[in-house]
Amino acid sequence: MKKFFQLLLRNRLAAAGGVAICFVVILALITPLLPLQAPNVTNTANRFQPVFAEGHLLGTDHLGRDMLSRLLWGTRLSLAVGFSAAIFAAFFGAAIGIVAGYFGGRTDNVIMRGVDMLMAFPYILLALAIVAALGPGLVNALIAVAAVNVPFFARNIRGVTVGIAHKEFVDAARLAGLSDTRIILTEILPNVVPVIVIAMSTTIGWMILETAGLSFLGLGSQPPQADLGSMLGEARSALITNPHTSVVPGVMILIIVMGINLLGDGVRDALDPRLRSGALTRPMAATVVQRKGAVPAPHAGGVLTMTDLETQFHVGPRIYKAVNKVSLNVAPGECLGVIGESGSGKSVTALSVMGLVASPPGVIVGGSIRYKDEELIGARYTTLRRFRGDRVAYIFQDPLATLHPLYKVGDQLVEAIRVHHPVSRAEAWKRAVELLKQVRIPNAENRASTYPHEMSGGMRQRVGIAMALANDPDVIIADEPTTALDVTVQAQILSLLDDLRRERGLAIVFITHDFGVVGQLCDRVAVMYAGRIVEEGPTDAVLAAPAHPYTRRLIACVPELGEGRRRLEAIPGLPPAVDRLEPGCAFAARCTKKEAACVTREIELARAGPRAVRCLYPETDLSREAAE
Ligand SMILES: Nc1ncnc2c1ncn2[C@@H]1O[C@H](COP(=O)(O)OP(=O)(O)OP(=O)(O)O)[C@@H](O)[C@H]1O
Repeated sequence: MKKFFQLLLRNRLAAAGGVAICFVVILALITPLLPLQAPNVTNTANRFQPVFAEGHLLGTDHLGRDMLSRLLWGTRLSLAVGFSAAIFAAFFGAAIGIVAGYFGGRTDNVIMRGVDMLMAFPYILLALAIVAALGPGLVNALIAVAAVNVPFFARNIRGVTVGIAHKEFVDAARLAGLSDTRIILTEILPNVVPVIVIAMSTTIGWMILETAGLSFLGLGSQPPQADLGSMLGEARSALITNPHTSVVPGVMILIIVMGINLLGDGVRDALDPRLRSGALTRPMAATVVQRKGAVPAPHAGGVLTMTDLETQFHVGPRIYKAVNKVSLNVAPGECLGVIGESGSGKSVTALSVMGLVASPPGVIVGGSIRYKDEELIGARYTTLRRFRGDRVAYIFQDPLATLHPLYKVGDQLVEAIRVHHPVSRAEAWKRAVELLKQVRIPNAENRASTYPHEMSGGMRQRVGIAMALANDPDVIIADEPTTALDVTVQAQILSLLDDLRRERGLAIVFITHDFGVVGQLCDRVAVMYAGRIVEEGPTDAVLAAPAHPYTRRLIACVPELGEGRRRLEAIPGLPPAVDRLEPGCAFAARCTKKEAACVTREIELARAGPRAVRCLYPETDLSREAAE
C-alpha cells in the first residue's frame, strides 16, 4: 500500500488530480457544518447578484438563491450520485462478466448477447428511455446511468476472466475439489479486482457527467433541489446576460471530472506491477549507461569480448548487482557455454551485449563490450540497431513468446531480412524458405505459410534459430534455447547448432543450466554464481577436474545414464540475493570447504593457462595443471 501511494505521488498530474478531488470531497462532506444560507430559499428581489456581492460570495441565481450554497449542496449530490452509480455498475457488471467468463459456453453466449444488445443502443438514448419509463428523478437517473454502464464493466471483466479461468492455478483449485463459488471468490476475484478498480477510477468522472447531463435535461434532480447538472440547466437562459450562473457549476464539473480522470490514470499506472520496478516510463531503446571509471582495455581477443562488465538494477534505494565485473570472450567458430543456477546473471549478461536490458531499472555501470573492434557500451542507438539481429543475433527460450502470433512465420523471417537488407519481398521469401530448410523443417515451402501456433515447440524453436540466422550473423547468443524441449528434439537442435557453427564459422554463446548440454556442444565453459564468473576453462578440462567447489557440486547434480547407483548431491541452500552481497566468496555460505579467509576480502579470478578459478582453496591446482 505504501509503495502504491509512493508511485501515485511520483506521478505529478495524478497527485494534482488527487489533491483537487480530496479538496472537493472534503468540502462536500462538511457542507452541512458550514455557515451557508439555505440553498432553496428564493428572494426574487435579489436575483442575479454578481460574484463577490455582499453576503453572496458567488452571487445569486435567477430566483435570488445563494450560488455558493447551491454549488456546495449540488456538488455533494452530484458526487454521491456519480459514486453510487459507479459502484452499482461495477458490482453488477463485474458479477455478470465473471459468471459469463468463468462458465463460458452457452451461459457466456446468452449473457454476452444480452450485453451486446444493450450496447447496440446509443447509451444516452438508453438512459433517456430508462428515465422515461421510471419517471424523472435523481434516483431514477442514478439507475439509468448505472444500467447503461453495466455492459462496459461486464465486457471488460469477462475478457479478463476468460484469460484467468483456464490458468493452471484455477485448474489446480478445481482438482482440489473446490466449488465453483469458492473458486470464483478465492481464485478469480482477487485477480480481477485491480481491473475493476481501474475501470471504476476511469469511469466515475464519466458517470458524474452523464448524471449532470440527465439533470440538465430536467430528468434528474427536480426543483428546487440542486445538483450541478440542474444548476447548469436553469442557468441556460441567462448564459449571455449573467454568465456567472453557468460558469460556477461548469467550473466545478470541470474540476471534478479532470481531477477524477487524472487520479484514475495515476491509479491505473500505480497498480500495474510492471511499472513498479521502474519509474512510470516506457523502457528506453537501449540500456542506460552510467560508467564511472575509464573504459577497460579488452582482456582477450575474439569476435565478442566483454571485459569487467557490470550491470545493475536500480530499484528505489536498492541496487541489484546482477552482473559483477564479468569478463568473457568468444572467437569465430567457437562455442562458449555460460552455466549457473537460476538468478546467477546469465541472461542479464547476454542482454547487456546489445543494450537490451530494460532501463529503468537496468543500468550498465562499468566495463567494456567489444564486437570486433567496436565498443558497444555507450555506442549510439543507431549503431546498436545496425548490429542487433544482423551481426549479433539472439535465440530465446520460449519462441512462442518471441514470434508474433498473428503473422505467418515466413512473413516474420521476411521482415527480419528486410530490416537489414534492401531486397525485394519475393527474394526475401525465397531466402526465408531456404533458411527453414537449413534448420531442417520438412516441407519448408508450405511451412513458411503457417502461423506459430500451428507448429510444435521444436519446430518453433527451429524457426527461432532460422530467424537468428536470417542475416548471417557472426555471433549467436542462445539463452536456454532447449530447456523447454524434450530430449530428442533437444539433441536435434544441439546438433543443428553445432553443424551451423562449423559450416559458417559462427561464434555461439550458449546459456544453460545443464552441464550435459555444455559437454555436448561447448568448447569452453564459464560458470557464473551471484553475478560473477567463478570458473572458466576448456569444457573437457573443467568436466574432468573442476576447480571451484561450486562447479564440482553442479557437475555432481547431473544424472548419468548407466550410473543409477551414484548418489546425486543437491546443493543445500540458495544463491544469495544480489542486492545484499557479503564481502568475499558469494558461495561461502553453501561451501563445505569454507575458511575464515573466504569471507574477509574480495577473491580474484586467478588465471593459469586456459583455465581460471575464483577460489582460495580450489579442488584442482590449476598452476600445477598448467605447468604439466
Ligand atoms: N527487473 C529487475 N529488477 C531487479 N532485479 C532483477 C531484474 N531482472 C533481473 N533481476 C535480478 O538479476 C539477477 C540475474 O538475473 P538473470 O535473469 O540474468 O538470471 P539467470 O541466471 O539468467 O536466471 P535464469 O536461468 O532463471 O534465466 C537475478 O538475481 C534477478 O533477480
